[in-house]
Amino acid sequence: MTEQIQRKLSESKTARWAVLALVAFTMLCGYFITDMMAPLQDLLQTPVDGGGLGWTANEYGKFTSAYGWFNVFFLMLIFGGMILDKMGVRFTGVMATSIMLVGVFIKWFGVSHDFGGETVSIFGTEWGYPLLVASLGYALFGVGVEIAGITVSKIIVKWFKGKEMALAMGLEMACARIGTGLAIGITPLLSRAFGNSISMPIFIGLILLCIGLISFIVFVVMDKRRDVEDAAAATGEEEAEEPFRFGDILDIITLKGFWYMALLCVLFYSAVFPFLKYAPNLMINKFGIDPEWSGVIPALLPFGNILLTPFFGNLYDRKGKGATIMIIGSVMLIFIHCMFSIPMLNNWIVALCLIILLGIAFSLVPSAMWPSVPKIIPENKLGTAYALIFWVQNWGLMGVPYMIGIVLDKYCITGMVDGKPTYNYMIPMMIFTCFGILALFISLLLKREDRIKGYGLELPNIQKDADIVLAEEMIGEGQR
Ligand SMILES: N[C@@H](Cc1c[nH]cn1)C(=O)NCC(=O)O
Repeated sequence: MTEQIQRKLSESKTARWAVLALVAFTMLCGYFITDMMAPLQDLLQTPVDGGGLGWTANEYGKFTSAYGWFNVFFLMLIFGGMILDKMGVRFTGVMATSIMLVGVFIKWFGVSHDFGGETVSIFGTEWGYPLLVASLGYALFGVGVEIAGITVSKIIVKWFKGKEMALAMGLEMACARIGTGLAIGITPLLSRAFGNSISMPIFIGLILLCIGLISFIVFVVMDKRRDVEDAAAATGEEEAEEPFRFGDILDIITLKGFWYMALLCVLFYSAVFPFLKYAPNLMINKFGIDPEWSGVIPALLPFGNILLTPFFGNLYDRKGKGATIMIIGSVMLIFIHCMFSIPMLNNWIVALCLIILLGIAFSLVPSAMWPSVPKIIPENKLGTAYALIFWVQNWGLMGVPYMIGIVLDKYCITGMVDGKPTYNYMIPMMIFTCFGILALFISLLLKREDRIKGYGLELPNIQKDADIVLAEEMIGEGQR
């Protein structure tokens, strides 16, 4: 009887949904901080005597690209994935959240401290100290939030495999999107409430993240208890999970399916997250929206995701069609960015409709992409596989905002108002359209590869017994 009750933690629906709520809240806090500077771009570009930091679009782009510096160049994400597969989700999650905290603190210090206008030259370019310190903090934060992201994916696989896995991943993403939506929607209001402050919203993010850490620690306690229970209930007949070996990286990177997934990820996300970083400024410059309210329409995108990502995740769980879903999402992306690039479509209603459509596309692709990875990669290599995919993605998250900042300053300035430049966003939006076209191409290749190898991307995740036999036969065929 006691054993029966004890085994319930791994079987219990309540326990696994509670786990999801705890870790998803930590991610919400992480995503809030990731995107909170986007609606402050206008203020960051305001001259110092006007209460801003006097950055150019290029400098804002540099700061935004810092997110990927350490992940890309120091391979921190890949080390994070290895640590995850070696040390487990509890250690890695606490470590990642603590790194986020230190990073946000440094970023807050950078923008709130008076460095007396001093600059430093790095690789031939001048950096003001606030920009440099804030960027270093953001770079460290980027390491933490990315490692936390892969950790949470692995936690969901551990607690939801064979159950409502895509729905759970969709819900986790929905929570993360609440963080993004709040960041974009309310940061300008917070800033205004504290007298156009840049540092106060960051400080509030820091406090929020402390609560996120506590939430993760509660998960740690539950997860530990589950492992103790599972160990006590083990009959010894269960198949032990193979430990991760260094050579497993080679197994992962020699899979064509893995590369299609990683490329689709970098291309698709390069057209969304970096777009969001500039979306409030696009609203001001193209659609004539007041800076204080510039985050409202872009914030609808993540809020739309909140309902739609779990909906499409649930659909994928039950009906399959993962590869097709990713193709549809890519087609939508091309249409939306193409429409944004047309200068005469400058009514705010157009912006509203396009953002709603982008919300649908940005729900379709992630809801199918992330639960598809375990169909290609075995569970003991999942942490490393997610890390490698995120590493590839981080090249885009780092490079694209940087490139857009340069393009804006070089080719898109149309005039000056209150000491700040005004921009025509046509070229940046055409660049985002190109990412959509490339994403479509890769998603078609992925579907073809799935047909050849039988990964089962088009099959439902929740399988009836007959489906399981069929899927195993297909996977067997594919591996031969
Ligand atoms: N690697 C993350 C990137 C990210 C951006 N903001 C916070 N994290 C990722 O792609 N996560 C999956 C997602 O759909 O958000």
